[in-house]
Amino acid sequence: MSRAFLVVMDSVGIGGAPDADRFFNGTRPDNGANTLAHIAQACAAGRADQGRAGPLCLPNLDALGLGAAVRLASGADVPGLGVTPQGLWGAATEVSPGKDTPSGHWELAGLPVPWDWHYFPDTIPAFPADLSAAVARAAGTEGILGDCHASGTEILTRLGAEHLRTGWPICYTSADSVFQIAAHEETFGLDRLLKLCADVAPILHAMKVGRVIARPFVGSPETGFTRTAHRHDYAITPPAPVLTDWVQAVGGWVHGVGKIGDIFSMQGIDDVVKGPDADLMRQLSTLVDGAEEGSLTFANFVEFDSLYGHRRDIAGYARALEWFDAEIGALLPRLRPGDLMILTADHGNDPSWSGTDHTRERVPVLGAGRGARALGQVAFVDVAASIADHLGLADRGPGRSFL
Ligand SMILES: O=P(O)(O)O[C@H]1O[C@H](CO)[C@@H](O)[C@H]1O
Ligand SMILES: [Mn+2]
Ligand SMILES: [Mn+2]
Repeated sequence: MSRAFLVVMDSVGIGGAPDADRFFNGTRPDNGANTLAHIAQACAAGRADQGRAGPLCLPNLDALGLGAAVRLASGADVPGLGVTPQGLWGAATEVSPGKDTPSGHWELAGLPVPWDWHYFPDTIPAFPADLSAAVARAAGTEGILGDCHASGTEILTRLGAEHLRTGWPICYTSADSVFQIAAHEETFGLDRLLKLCADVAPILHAMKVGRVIARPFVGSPETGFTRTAHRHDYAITPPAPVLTDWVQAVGGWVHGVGKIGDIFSMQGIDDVVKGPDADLMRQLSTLVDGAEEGSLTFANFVEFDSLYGHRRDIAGYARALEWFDAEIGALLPRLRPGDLMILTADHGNDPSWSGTDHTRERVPVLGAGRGARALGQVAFVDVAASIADHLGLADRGPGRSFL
């Protein structure tokens, strides 16, 4: 028997996407964006020394082949990385027409997104009047605030006080296909915010907007406003069976760690643990020790993206990578014979780039437990096919196993 662990390092791109010129941050196309290489270069140049110092130090990921994967994907220089790989290593290219989290995860799970997502224009207002009216009606308010593209932390600074005064929900979007609603946990109420998002989600999903995201926050104009951990995503359900379903179909257990439940609307997932990345790492560790034979553990570590990539915080991103590398280094020796762990990513979010949105990039594919070999350039769907192959499943989707 065998077990599989699919670990997504959210937004840890490695550059080189062949269609990057069709994706944008503001008016700047994404070609040239390279999350990992630009972080490594900033570290080597002494431009990322807050809370850490020196060249980027990722010995465990690099031993699997991370530095080699960056060079393969983009030809970029990655100072501090690039030892001879001892794992499976390659670079994966996405074909879905979005550089967002659901697109990346669905495609890694064997399902390229078969439609064009709806994106809201970067105008004010950003939303059609009838949609804004429907949201206000569902909220029981006279109107909505925001109605624009925004960074979720910046918009709280700008509109938090007005939200407290009016009680109107703050609605905003980004370069992703998302409708985000921020509201104060205590004055507006967390349950009321979650119900509002659940109530309007069918309207947005019918428009092919990928997700409605509840963004609760606390604080005051005096103390400032802070988002809480009670974020909840209401995503469109995948339109066809994916890796999680294939595993369940033969009686295998599927453990979700982090946002995986939200991303797949719990499709094919038996249980999920959410929380900060440090808690998720403890859960992943528990599952490495105890997950059942034949099971899939599917994990997403989001803080690279949410705390550092979108905030364009290079040193913070480097710290998060170094923490993650050390933690994974402690897990890898505990894998059992018959285990496969794949570490990969869903898109880029280059903290040195313009804007605050994701960047279209290739992603690393690193494998532990099945020897050392160069995989070359692969497709996102090959990740699902390979895990299915490893677990001995008949369903493998459109990808090809690289095992
Ligand atoms: O700026 P915040 O609210 O973190 O928003 C980010 O989070 C959204 C969902 O991951 C992305 O679309 C991006 O806009
Ligand atoms: Mn993501
Ligand atoms: Mn993101």
